Amino acid sequence: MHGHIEGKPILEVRGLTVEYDTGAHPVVAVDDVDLDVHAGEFVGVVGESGCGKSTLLFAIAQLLSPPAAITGGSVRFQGQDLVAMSEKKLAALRWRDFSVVMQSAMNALNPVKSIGSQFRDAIMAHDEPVADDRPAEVLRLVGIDPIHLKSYPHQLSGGMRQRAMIAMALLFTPDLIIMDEPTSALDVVAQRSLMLQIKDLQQRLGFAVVFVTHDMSLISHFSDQLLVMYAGQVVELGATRAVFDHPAHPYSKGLLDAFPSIRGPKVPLTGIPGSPPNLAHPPSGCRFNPRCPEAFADCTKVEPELYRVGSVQARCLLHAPSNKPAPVQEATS
Ligand SMILES: Nc1ncnc2c1ncn2[C@@H]1O[C@H](COP(=O)(O)OP(=O)(O)OP(=O)(O)O)[C@@H](O)[C@H]1O
Repeated sequence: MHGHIEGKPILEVRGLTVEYDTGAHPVVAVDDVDLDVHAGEFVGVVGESGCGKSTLLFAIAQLLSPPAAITGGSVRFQGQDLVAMSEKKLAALRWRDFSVVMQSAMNALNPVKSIGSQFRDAIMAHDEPVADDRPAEVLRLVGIDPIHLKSYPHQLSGGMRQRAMIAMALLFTPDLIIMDEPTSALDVVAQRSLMLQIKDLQQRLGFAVVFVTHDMSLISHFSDQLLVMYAGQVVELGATRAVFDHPAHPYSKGLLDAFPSIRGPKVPLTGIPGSPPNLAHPPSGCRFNPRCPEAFADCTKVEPELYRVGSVQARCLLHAPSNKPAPVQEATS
């Protein structure tokens, strides 16, 4: 479906681990995450509240602040490890090569500066030459009249502020945009329209996106690859279509059952009983075992790895090679 998922990834996350130092027990909010993102690819990151989605994005963008810290792994972006990079070098890459759009533009935009002057600040912070009309051009790209370069954030609606943040993220036409629920503060209609616009821009300009959302139906239409997180770990990773058609992990099944299908027949929503574990004391064995409808004895003892299941990977003992049913013996009569 997407011919561009080829060649070397532009982003290679390996063994990425983030801890919140809480004094007593460190909270491992991101645990040994691996992820490849190719040029032009749209990756959705889903999972219940508190599973570590935002922490993962902040860790990729090197925007964590204490008590959170990366305690292991690497984030190679266009061949360079961002984890080992100096803040000065990172500042040169941010906005120009990758940019970040967070949940609320109101928190990211400066309330006492006009949109235009914030765009100019971002441009001046880099050596890269930018055409004088670029701020107007990126505003037009996101459907805002350039007259609003003179506006202050409070003079724009919530949807326009999010669009203005996306425009700012596009100033240098980066190769990657990291987005943490950029539509979540908006009403449903504005969410859909902003999402369509993000997808359209991504296809026209060719940047890759790592996108966190709670909205499974939104992501089903827009992402190429889906990363399902549970309790800080990747529990399923694969092509979005494959995960939606045949979820391999019982948690992914539960997440999908908890959301109404847009196109499919109406079925009762079952959801996932129970709540996610405390990350300071995750359950032994599989972290999902206390809530899993398919758990068996080993699940409380054995920590599952990510196993290949067809075209996807799933962290579930049901798919461990040792648990695969033995081939049916030929009956000897
Ligand atoms: N300052 C902190 N100190 C200790 N633990 C923290 C801190 N901030 C976050 N955490 C823990 O890290 C885990 C991951 O949080 P994170 O915000 O990344 O999850 P999330 O999946 O993005 O949640 P949401 O969908 O609600 O935004 C949570 O379980 C949370 O308890």
